Order: sequence, then C-alpha cells, then structure tokens
Amino acid sequence: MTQDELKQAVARAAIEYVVDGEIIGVGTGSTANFFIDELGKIKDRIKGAVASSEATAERLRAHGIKVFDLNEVETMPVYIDGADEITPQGAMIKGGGAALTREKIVASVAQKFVCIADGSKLVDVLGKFPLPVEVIPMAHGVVARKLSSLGCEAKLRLKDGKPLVTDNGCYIIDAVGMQIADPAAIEDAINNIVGVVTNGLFARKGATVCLLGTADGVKKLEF
Ligand SMILES: O=C(CO)[C@H](O)[C@H](O)COP(=O)(O)O
Repeated sequence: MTQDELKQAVARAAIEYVVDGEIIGVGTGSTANFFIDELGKIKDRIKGAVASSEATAERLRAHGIKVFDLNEVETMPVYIDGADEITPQGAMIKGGGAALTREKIVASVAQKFVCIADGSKLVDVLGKFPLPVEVIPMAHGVVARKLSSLGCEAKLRLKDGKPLVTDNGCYIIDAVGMQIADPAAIEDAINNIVGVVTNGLFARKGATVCLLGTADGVKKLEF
C-alpha cells in the first residue's frame, strides 16, 4: 500500500469517532484532508465543524460542511487530526503544516483527540522530525538563539524565499535535531521563551486514540 492509501484507510476508520448531531474538530494536513473528504460523505449526520486552519475551513466548506468559529463552541466530543510523529505513549510532534497553534487550541476544547497517521509516524523518541515553533515575527532572532542554546539548529521556515507566514500572522522556526527524551519538559521550556506563541509538542494533552495505518490494516492505540 502507498502512504496515501494508508492515510485514506485511517481517515475512513476515523468516521467511527464522529458523533451524530455534534460539531467535530478537524485538523490540518494531507491525512486530515482525506478525513474531510470522508466527512463530506456523511455531512448530514453532523451539525458542523471547527477548523484548525484556513485551508481546512476552505475544504470543509467546499464539501458543504458548516464551519463554526471556535468562540461559538464551548466543547466538542472529538478532534481528529494527523501528526508528524507519535510515541507509543501518545505524545506527538505536530505543525509540519504550520497550523500547530490553532490545532492545539481546537484540540484543547475537544474531549477526545483521535490521531490519524500512517505507520511511519510511530517513533519511540520524538525529535527526528524538526520541532515547529510558532513565533512573533519581531522575536524570531532572539527565539532562535534561545532555541539553539537548548541543543538544536533553529531554522526559520521559508516559503518562496521569504519567511512563511502562518494563519495567525506569525513565523515558524523549525528546531532541528532536538533530543526530546522528556516531551512535557521540553514543551514547557520552549513555551516559556518570550516571543514563542506555542510549539508543536503535544505532550501534556496528547492523543486519546491513535489510528495507525499499516500494511496489516488499521491498528488502534489507546492512551
Ligand atoms: O500538524 C500538522 C499540520 O500542522 C499535520 O497534522 C502534520 O504535519 C501531519 O501531516 P500529514 O497528514 O500531511 O502527514
């Protein structure tokens, strides 16, 4: 099976977690896009969705799914999203698609986080994938220096030769080669750097369930 077929398989399997008549939190990225396409097929069963990015909102609307502003929503039963890396304990690196802050915010409102990922995303120790850190633009230099002192190479993410600008008007610094033996400690340490909006570690509130696409079928990990 190709990686896309594995992503499609977990996207289909995630429909089981959709609660009829409710608002669903929806993530960002290629796996989340496959999930949105599946959600489109059962759109009449749900009230709508909260999107973790402008791109996701656009795709949801293209499927005729109503998109709610998070400020209108107090709670939702489930948030469904991909990950760049996930451990057997449910800690994740997210933000490869630069949507980490909104992903963390929407996930914080959901009762359950269902991570959908192809098998390549399962790792024993986080950190091979560069850790995304969203920063206030005027602080990117100082934050990069402080990140480097934590033992990584801090690289400003570029798009077409210019700093990539997130949906929040901020920049992303990718922390390359960070040793993440204690995800919760690193998540807190980076979030405490002045100028950081948030980082892509989901250690404190990681996944509740992970649907992992493998050649032997979809495996369910519960945390
Ligand atoms: O965190 C994310 C976007 O900010 C994505 O969930 C993550 O990058 C995984 O993406 P994909 O499903 O395309 O592999």
